[in-house]
Amino acid sequence: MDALTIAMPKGRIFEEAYELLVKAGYDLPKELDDSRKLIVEAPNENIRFILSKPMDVPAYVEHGVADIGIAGKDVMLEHDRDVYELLDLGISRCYIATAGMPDTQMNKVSPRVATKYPKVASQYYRGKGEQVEIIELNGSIELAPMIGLADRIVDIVSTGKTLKENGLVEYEKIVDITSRLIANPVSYRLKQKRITDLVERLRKQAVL
Ligand SMILES: Nc1ncnc2c1ncn2[C@@H]1O[C@H](COP(=O)(O)OP(=O)(O)OP(=O)(O)O)[C@@H](O)[C@H]1O
Ligand SMILES: O=P(O)(O)OC[C@H]1O[C@H](OP(=O)(O)OP(=O)(O)O)[C@H](O)[C@@H]1O
Repeated sequence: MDALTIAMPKGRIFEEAYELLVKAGYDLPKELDDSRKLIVEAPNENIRFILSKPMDVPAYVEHGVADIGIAGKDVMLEHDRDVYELLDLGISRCYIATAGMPDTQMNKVSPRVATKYPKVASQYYRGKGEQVEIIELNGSIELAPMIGLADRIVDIVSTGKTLKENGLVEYEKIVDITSRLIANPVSYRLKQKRITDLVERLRKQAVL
């Protein structure tokens, strides 16, 4: 039987995802956690893990090099991918919001919005009928309003600590985010039994 290949996000989501799989009864190798290896086998489960950048998980799954994967809803909203979303795992909970310096208005012509999520941001402002200029950045988004690069940011908020420590305030919440189990449509058909078994086992553990 072919191994089931899972694209597993490194970084923030990893720990909660790993814990969920272990709670669901999967016997996973310890080294998944603490090695620099990018492909790790779980021989007792006939599963292979591809350890990926969180943003890249849907690409691996769409192209079929991973059968399934775990991806943040933020990533799914930002990049249209031809994958099935099978389950809300309820982990890595956070939300996307607008924020900026306190008491600042958006009433100038084409205010600037800095973000790592240009699609989510432009859809949001289009929905409100506001014309904005999107500035795409890759990190430390909170810097932008502090140094006069942008009037607002659209970014992830979790504890709110980063906003607070930098003197920014949240303006509007856009969307709640959790991690999702996603599948390649062809894999889902060919390996349906294994995948639905995994979904059922994870569903019982999902923190909703
Ligand atoms: N406070 C948070 N900040 C950012 N992402 C969070 C937060 N809480 C949960 N997440 C989830 O974790 C994912 C990002 O994980 P992580 O920060 O490890 O990746 P990254 O942004 O690619 O990291 P890097 O800083 O290495 O570029 C997001 O897609 C989101 O779904
Ligand atoms: O509300 P908080 O708990 O403070 O979390 C939110 C912060 O965490 C993320 O940044 P990250 O640490 O991933 O760094 P980045 O700016 O390089 O993306 C996000 O972009 C916010 O800056």
